[in-house]
Amino acid sequence: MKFSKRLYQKVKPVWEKNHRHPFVQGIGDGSLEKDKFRFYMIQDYLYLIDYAKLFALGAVKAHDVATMGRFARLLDATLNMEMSLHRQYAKKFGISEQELEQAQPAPTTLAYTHYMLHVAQNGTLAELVTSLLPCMWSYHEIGQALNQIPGASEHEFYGDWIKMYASEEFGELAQWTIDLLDEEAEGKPERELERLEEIFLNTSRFEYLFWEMAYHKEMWPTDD
Ligand SMILES: Cc1ncc(CO)c(N)n1
Repeated sequence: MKFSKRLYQKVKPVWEKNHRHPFVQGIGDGSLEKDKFRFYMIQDYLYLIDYAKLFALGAVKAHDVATMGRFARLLDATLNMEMSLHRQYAKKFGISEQELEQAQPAPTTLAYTHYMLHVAQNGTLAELVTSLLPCMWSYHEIGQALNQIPGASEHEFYGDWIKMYASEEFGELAQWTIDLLDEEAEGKPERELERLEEIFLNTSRFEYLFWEMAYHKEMWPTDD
């Protein structure tokens, strides 16, 4: 069995909970309150700034030029394709790019990105890829699932979000990352594979916390 399949089975219950989250369901049926999405979009923009850095670190840790090139493409796609979606939504909300970048990260955003950056900086290439994979993979799954709902991808507000994550282009980037992990995991001792499982589980759980954070617009408990 491919290692990615083993990971998938391990986190299935967490991913199912993510897919059923009211924030995700609300994007799918168009009922999500716009102020929740506004909060999410700003936090997700901050998240993606750090997430993009993981691809830069991936290029540093890559063992060959072809892999470096793929990480460079992922970095470019995140900054210029995915984040342009966020900039478009920001425009609709009347938020400038400068305001977006200067926003304060919520505790969950900070915890999630710093966990991944810690793994990426201190761990192996396999650990780095494992930490960033639930993000891409689960969003593509969510995008595809919501795309099946009649009319959802044509929704005047949430349609663009669904189309981005359901897109073939996004799916290809996710698949390349899955394939890289399968290659990297090959021949690794069971002890190391278990460590990868733990990382995959942790970032899958962080995905749930991120939906929760956005749904409840959670910031620090005090304003000072
Ligand atoms: C929190 C989060 N997870 C995954 C993705 C997909 O890139 C994203 N944009 N944000």
